[in-house]
Amino acid sequence: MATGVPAPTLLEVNNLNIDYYAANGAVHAVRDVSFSLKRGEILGLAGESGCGKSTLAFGIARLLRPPAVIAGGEVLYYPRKQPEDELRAARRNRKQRQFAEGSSFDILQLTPKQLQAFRWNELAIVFQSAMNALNPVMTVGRQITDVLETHRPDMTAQQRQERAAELFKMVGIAPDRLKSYPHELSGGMRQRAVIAIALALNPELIIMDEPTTALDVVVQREILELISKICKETSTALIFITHDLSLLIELADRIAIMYAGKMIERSTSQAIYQQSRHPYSYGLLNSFPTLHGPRRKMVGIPGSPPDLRALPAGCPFHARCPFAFEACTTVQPQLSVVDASQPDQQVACHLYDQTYTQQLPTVATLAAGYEALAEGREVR
Ligand SMILES: Nc1ncnc2c1ncn2[C@@H]1O[C@H](COP(=O)(O)OP(=O)(O)OP(=O)(O)O)[C@@H](O)[C@H]1O
Repeated sequence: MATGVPAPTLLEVNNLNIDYYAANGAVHAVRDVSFSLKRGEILGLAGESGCGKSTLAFGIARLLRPPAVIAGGEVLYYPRKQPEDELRAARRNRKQRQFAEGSSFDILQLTPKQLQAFRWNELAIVFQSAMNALNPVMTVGRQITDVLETHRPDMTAQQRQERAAELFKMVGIAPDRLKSYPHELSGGMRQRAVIAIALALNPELIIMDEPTTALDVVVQREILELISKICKETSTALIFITHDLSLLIELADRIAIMYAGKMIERSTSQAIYQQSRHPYSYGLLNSFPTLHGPRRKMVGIPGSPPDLRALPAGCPFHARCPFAFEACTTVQPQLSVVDASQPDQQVACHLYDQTYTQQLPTVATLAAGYEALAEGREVR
């Protein structure tokens, strides 16, 4: 148990490594990932398909199944202080939140029983295509009250009904729709209902893995605005996973970008928007049109991510990077602050290492490099 970390920290992932043991070799899906999350903070996790975002989320939630193996690291969780009445109820009901010691514990070390109490109470997850996860033969109201009945047996039936109605109002659905079956709701409403279920026990942390990809863009945006509003109002922290970096810029407080199992840049959304530093982040941002940003020439990232069973030496992005030089093929760059005026922005790229470079690249440099690449010209 670690102590002494300031109270605002909710989660601290340290040097997490996750492999899949496949017949033709171990897939290193998450490699030495570290980050922290504050209470009420929205962290966006972005990266192309297959870069390890879902594996990281599943690892944090202890939902990995074989052949996945946690090869190292820890996931420290700092529980909130509980009010005395909740503590008394928790003692009576062993499934209810019982993590009130005020010091951290490693989620990876929880027993199955402790995990049962941890999930839903502290951490709720909304998966890809979650709206199809609703039980088709049960009303949505019943699905909410069932969760409450299992985890809050102290509540009366009347209190459960009231809480379900309150949750539906929170996600913008009229409470009389609690009587509806999932097929009677639109896709957007089903997604809202799933979010209501995730919020039912007032968790401190919600992980959403591409929750809106099945919806059209207008509904997607409405749901994202709703999620962000609820998280801010209820001080719920959120880890939001998507491959669409431009979506995250509008939603998240901070963004972490993953490539080939590693975090290669992390920063505030604003800094990523104004000046994404890693050539991969820049390429990712420019692979999607934005609704509100400046007009940019869209240039895709060439090539595809490396095989996670046989990773190249040096920077994993070097084979696709318009700016790669010799050190990038041999020395693995580490996340570090590259501009003292922006201590929150950390980048793993040799372009910002003064051992190799005298002049830091700017957004214009990155844009010119990608354009030259697209036009088949020499980059440097
Ligand atoms: N059961 C498995 N066995 C072997 N390899 C796996 C397994 N599940 C995932 N992987 C591999 O682990 C890597 C990371 O996958 P993961 O699903 O975490 O990526 P992702 O960034 O979430 O992608 P997506 O956006 O497509 O969900 C990929 O290379 C994937 O092929």
